[in-house]
Amino acid sequence: MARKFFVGGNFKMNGTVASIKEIVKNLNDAQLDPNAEVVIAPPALYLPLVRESLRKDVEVAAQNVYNKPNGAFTGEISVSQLLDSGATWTILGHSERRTILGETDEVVAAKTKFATENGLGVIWCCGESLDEREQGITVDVVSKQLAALKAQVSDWTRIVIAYEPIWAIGTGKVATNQQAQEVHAAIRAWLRKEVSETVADETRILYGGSVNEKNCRDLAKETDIDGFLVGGASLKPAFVDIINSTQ
Ligand SMILES: O=C(COP(=O)(O)O)NO
Repeated sequence: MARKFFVGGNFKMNGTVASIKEIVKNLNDAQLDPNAEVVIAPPALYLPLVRESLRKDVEVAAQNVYNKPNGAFTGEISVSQLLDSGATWTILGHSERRTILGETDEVVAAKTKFATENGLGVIWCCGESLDEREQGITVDVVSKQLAALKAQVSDWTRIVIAYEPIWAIGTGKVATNQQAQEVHAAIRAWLRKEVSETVADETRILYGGSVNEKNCRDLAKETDIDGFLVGGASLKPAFVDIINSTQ
């Protein structure tokens, strides 16, 4: 079955009111591929600003969420508050949150369960370190992350997977087509074996890690690359070229 091409823009901890308004204007003025599903993730405090001014065919996402309905969790943001702000997606398990903030596979899985069961789509991130790749254990690492997710979620229909090799994030060292396709195919095979044929066939698997307007078209040709989760390049006008990379 055809999986709808999906492009996410992860702004990370970047932007100001002025710069984000400029990004929104650039997207509003652009010709975007109508067959692409586009979601941008500004820092959460800008979600209402972005939602009210952004074209309606582009969705907005958070970069994290807490897995409790509400309450005494200082500094955290709930699913209902994100929905109230116009978000329909959230990124979860980004390697920066796993490595810097110590989010475990189990915490990421619990957040994914809570978010998808309460109305948010989830862009669930996985990927290996350079050391793990050099040890040849990339698929083992990603499979372990997937197993922790499977242990807690039963509905995969609101999950998009983003494979983001840590050694490619922010480094300019994009994975080769072969490197990316190999892992994407392994993820799809894992889903087929461990979850179901349908989930394997229907789940979008995005590539993230130094994607830009020069390398996106070639990567997008790979069978199991269904889109991108873009960091730095999502802050630039050329993000439109990445959105349109299958045209
Ligand atoms: O972390 C990333 C990728 O970042 P870059 O595109 O800047 O490598 N996406 O979530």
